[in-house]
Amino acid sequence: MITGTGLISQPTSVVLAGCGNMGFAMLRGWLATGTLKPQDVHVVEPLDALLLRADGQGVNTYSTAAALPGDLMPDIVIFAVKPQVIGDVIGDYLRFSQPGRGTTFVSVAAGVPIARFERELAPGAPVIRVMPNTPAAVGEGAMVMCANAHVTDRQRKTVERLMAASGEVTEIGDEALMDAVTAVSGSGPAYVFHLIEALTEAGKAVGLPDDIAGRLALQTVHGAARYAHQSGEDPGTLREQVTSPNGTTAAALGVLMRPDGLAALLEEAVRAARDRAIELGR
Ligand SMILES: NC(=O)c1ccc[n+]([C@@H]2O[C@H](COP(=O)([O-])OP(=O)(O)OC[C@H]3O[C@@H](n4cnc5c(N)ncnc54)[C@H](OP(=O)(O)O)[C@@H]3O)[C@@H](O)[C@H]2O)c1
Ligand code: PRO
Repeated sequence: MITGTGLISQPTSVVLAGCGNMGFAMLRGWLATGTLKPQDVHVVEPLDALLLRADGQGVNTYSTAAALPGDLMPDIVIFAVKPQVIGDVIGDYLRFSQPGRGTTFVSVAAGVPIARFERELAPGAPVIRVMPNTPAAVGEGAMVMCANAHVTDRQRKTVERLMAASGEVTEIGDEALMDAVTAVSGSGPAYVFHLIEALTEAGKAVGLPDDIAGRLALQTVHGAARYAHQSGEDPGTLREQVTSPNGTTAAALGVLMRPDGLAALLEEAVRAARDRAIELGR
């Protein structure tokens, strides 16, 4: 696992195909840390509003791949489009996969296997599948990457450093785990945002004003996550430290930790996400 700003020493040129929620989150992370220079980033995005948003970051923008400069030799092409359209998009970047180009292909699409890219790009194309998450926008992402056999050490390091600029990177060799990763850390921020929403609503239900309930819920999740990260203690120990015998927390955990409580619900949710990733890859 590597973390940090992961500054790339050589100028690295990147084509980002798709600049929606995930593409833009990564872009913000790379530019904010100075990992990439705006002039080295080429964003392809068909939606005008999103293209304008990317343009506001000072990067080069194009509404179609056909508009990319003919002499462009990107080090990395990143696919950040929906899995459902990936089949229509890969072919637009085929020219960068011709032998000798040295371009690494990165996909963040949930469920889509490396083999799909290997089938549609030129033989021997280096492909890295990455599962990022949106906290990448503030340098707090959790990224997992898995490379095919054609990726050189240098290419792997460059992509690893690019991803590390947006958070913590773990590399795995077993691609079959990527769907489980997607279900835990790719989708995971949504579970935590929902926890903040639910805790806010619960606070309101017991009489707190809306703004105070929202602030307390957000800061509690932020503070607890940061404390868990920095203290080095396991979450179970930290939970016990909050739980006075026969006190208020014990009363709440009696509800949350019953057999059909939060753990069972989360397992069901993660299984549903993992299964959907598998479906998307078919
Ligand atoms: N959002 C997350 O938290 C997250 C986390 C991890 C991984 N991912 C993965 O990241 C990918 C993008 O997800 P997202 O949430 O960012 O989706 P999104 O917000 O819909 O962004 C994708 C963008 O790509 C555009 N697009 C469509 N065809 C294109 C083309 N030919 N060239 C360039 N851009 C094109 C889409 O435009 P249209 O809307 O007009 O099609 C859209 O604006 C997905 O594969 C997803 O599985 C997302
Ligand atoms: N967002 C994408 C989805 O919901 C992939 C992980 C997070 O499919």
